[in-house]
Amino acid sequence: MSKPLKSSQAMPLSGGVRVPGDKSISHRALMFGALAVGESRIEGLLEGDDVLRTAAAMRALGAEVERLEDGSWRLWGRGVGGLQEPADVLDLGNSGTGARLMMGLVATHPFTTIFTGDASLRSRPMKRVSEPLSRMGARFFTREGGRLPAAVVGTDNPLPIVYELPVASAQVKSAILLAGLNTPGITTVIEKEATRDHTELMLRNFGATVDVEYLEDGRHAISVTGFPELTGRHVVVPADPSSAAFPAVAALIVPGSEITLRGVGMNPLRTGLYTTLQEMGADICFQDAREEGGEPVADLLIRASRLRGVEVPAERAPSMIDEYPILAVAAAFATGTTRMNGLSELRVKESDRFAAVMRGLVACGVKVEEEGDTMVVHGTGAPPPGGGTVAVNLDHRIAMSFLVLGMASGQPVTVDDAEAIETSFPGFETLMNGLGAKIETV
Ligand SMILES: O=C(O)C1=C[C@@H](OP(=O)(O)O)[C@@H](O)[C@H](O)C1
Ligand SMILES: C=C(OP(=O)(O)O)C(=O)O
Repeated sequence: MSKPLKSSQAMPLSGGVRVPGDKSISHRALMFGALAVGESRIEGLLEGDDVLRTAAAMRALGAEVERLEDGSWRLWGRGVGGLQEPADVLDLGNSGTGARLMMGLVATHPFTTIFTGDASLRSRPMKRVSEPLSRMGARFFTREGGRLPAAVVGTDNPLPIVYELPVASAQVKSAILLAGLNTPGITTVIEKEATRDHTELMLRNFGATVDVEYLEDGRHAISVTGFPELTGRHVVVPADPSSAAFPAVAALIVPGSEITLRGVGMNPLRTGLYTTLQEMGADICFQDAREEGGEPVADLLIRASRLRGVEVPAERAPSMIDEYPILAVAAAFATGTTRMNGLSELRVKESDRFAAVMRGLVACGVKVEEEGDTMVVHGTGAPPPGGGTVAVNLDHRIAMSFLVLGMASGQPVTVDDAEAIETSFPGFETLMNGLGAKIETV
């Protein structure tokens, strides 16, 4: 059953809200809690479908995982190397992060795990993880083109590797580092461009030795030492900056808006969107900057702003990779041209986001151009006509981005199936309508 939603012109947005917990950090907290000795507690876990599937998978791999009455989560881990063979297929739903990180986890456990997911996840490339994990000794049996479903036959004799990432991907980096936990010696990943470092930060917090060496040519080498004793921890999950991006851009484009987003994660490897919006002239104040659970957070005060087009450098892509769809929406309201460079990875997300954004913007009367891996959006400074119906193709960020566009465009915007929003932002419609949006079932 699909769930079409329509978004019409909003009232000026006002109020203060906290968006759900960070998806990247939530997955990792569950995985590391499952590998730690003793009890871990997680506060603020994202209870979206992607993360709930990781919780179920950790249970299937032998950890105790339960949600307590106060909304926090309790885990009782198995210790590094202590996972057990799951009795059934692990279905990771829509989640690339869940699938790829878990492939790393099981690659160095001597048993077989079978992975699958929804139609979106089954179409995504997995060779980027199976290739390095095979070098460590695991065997992979995948569908044509290295796609899921896949069986991973873990090795009982893992080899540490030194691996240079061919694509900037925190998921690939993390899969290798997690495989390295149950591997003798030192496993090293070399990155050309820094990607989100939640794995490194949280692994250290659980007791692992993770070293980062900055090489002379700008690359850096991240090493994990095998067989650490991880011990249970208390993890506090910040609000997800990638989810906060939707109400943030909505407040910028709906005239007269002023909202506060509380406790938003401000890890510098995640904040490229906010830097870009400020360059476009956005009025965003970062208030009460503090640390929560080992990650920087702040409250964001955001007021409606006149935006101007900018050039977004390719080097910034890793720090805002999931935010291009909503940035493209902001660009459609700006005066002048916005050029977003280095977007090749957008083509292998939950859907081909490059194509989906271009199609959606055209359907809403926005002038766009494709120049290789550069997306060009021409804003006129006036609200775009809107009126389009956008195909979501199981991609939550496409659904949310175009619902935000409809909040300030001439005519309402419809998305054909908003169900996917549950993967990362449960309660999106209610939260946005609470701020002043008019998002309704068609
Ligand atoms: O490590 C992570 O938690 C993530 C890494 C990114 O993917 P890639 O590693 O494929 O760039 C991002 O798009 C995804 O939403 C979450
Ligand atoms: C790309 C995303 O997630 P994943 O790769 O985990 O499916 C996302 O949330 O935008």
